[in-house]
Amino acid sequence: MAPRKLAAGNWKMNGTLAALAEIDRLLADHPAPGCEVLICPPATLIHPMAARSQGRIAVGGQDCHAKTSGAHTGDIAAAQLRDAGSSHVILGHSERRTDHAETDEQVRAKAAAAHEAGLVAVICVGETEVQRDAGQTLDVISAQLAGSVPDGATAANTVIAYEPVWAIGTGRTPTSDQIAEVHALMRERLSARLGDGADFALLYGGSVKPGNAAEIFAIPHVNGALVGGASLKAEDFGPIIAALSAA
Ligand SMILES: O=C[C@H](O)COP(=O)(O)O
Repeated sequence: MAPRKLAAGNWKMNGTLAALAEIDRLLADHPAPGCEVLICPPATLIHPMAARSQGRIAVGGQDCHAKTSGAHTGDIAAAQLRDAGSSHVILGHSERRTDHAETDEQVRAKAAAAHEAGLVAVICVGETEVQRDAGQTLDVISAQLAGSVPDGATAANTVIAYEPVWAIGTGRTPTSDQIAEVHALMRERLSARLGDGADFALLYGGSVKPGNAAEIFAIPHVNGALVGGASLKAEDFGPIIAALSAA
């Protein structure tokens, strides 16, 4: 099985009901994309987006709790995301690792909870600029993968997104060689640890735009993208979907 191709959008803390018009535009402009398309909106939009897209675009959460229920004000359980219409959940995004001090161990527990609820976990890893400048990138990625990916991960229930922290929302991207180096390492580590590691979809994320998408999708072991800002508008996300479809 070859890794599936996935164009994933992370709307972060952006969008109200009016933004669902972008879903209508995407569906109209790309009625039969040659890749999977996923959008992870704020939790308030999961159910209406799932209803609006009628299964033609997958919908996901941006975080879940490791527990199934209980006294955790403000949190969402994986089964609740699923109940609202999610098929995926982003976990361990660097903004959550920073804003909420999430550790690899917590991300691993959340991913196991997501799997238990039948969700695909999109697990994020990535080095800071200080770590890259210190030559620690491969060690950081290796440690995050080892710590954040649960033993029950398979190519069917897990996607890995490499997102250099310094490339997120900055307009800066690594060179193709830098992305290739990290993606080759991730493929090797997943294959060494998990039976179907060669089949995992590996996404790149960090300032992916219509203008650089084709070049990024040509890099070995890049099976798609996790897109932030450029996923908010159909006129930007559409060309990225088209570039991945053609890759
Ligand atoms: O999850 C998405 C990433 O943080 C990338 O965001 P960006 O495309 O706005 O740089």
